[in-house]
Amino acid sequence: MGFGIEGSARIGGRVLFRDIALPLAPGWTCLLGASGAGKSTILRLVAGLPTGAEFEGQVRAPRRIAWMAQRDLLQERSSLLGNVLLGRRLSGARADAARARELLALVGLEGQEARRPASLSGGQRQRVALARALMEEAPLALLDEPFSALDAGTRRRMQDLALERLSGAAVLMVTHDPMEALRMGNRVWLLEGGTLSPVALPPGPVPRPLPALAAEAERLMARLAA
Ligand SMILES: Nc1ncnc2c1ncn2[C@@H]1O[C@H](COP(=O)(O)OP(=O)(O)OP(=O)(O)O)[C@@H](O)[C@H]1O
Repeated sequence: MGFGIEGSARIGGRVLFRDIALPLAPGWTCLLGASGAGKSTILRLVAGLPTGAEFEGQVRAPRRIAWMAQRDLLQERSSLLGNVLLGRRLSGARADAARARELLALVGLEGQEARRPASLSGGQRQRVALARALMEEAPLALLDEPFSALDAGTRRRMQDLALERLSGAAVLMVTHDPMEALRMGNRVWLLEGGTLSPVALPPGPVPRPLPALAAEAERLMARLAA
């Protein structure tokens, strides 16, 4: 049985979503929706984290989850290396410092393991958070806007790194960017007016070439702006 979430949620007395069914099979599932639609709430429900919502339904998730929130949640008192190793340490797993260093290098922070998060830019912090999520090697990864603070070139490199390193896992990524969802998603869903609908995708493997995506991205952009 795959992972996923099914059900309905109310927040502050209003319906946030009703009778959604979001399966999370291996590969990338991307969740699009306007600001406030309920995307982060869905992610937190799958992660088993508190939300302000009353949820009726069921969640199927493994015990070990890689989690990357909208806020980077870095420990200010730890080094970058310590931050990347944190999840493994908390779960009692062996701290594989060599792999953490490799991941920090892959996100462009080679040789900077001893720095503290406070001395980093927003984009650098986001890349440390990404390295930490990739370190988990969990069967399910939940990523909330994981590339939002990155410039276009870095964003592309980090997308491709995440595609490579999370291959085999089930990934749920929340994004505001239709192009990103269409490029990376094996499945793409749109949360709109409390319902979840699948987005038709061009054929072919991910990452998809951008020219094939422009028309669908335009259509989605119009729906998100409505
Ligand atoms: N703890 C809470 N208590 C009350 N209302 C909340 C709480 N958390 C979120 N909300 C409300 O629920 C709605 C959905 O929030 P959520 O963060 O899931 O949206 P989102 O689609 O992720 O938005 P964004 O794209 O802006 O991050 C919003 O209207 C928000 O104000």
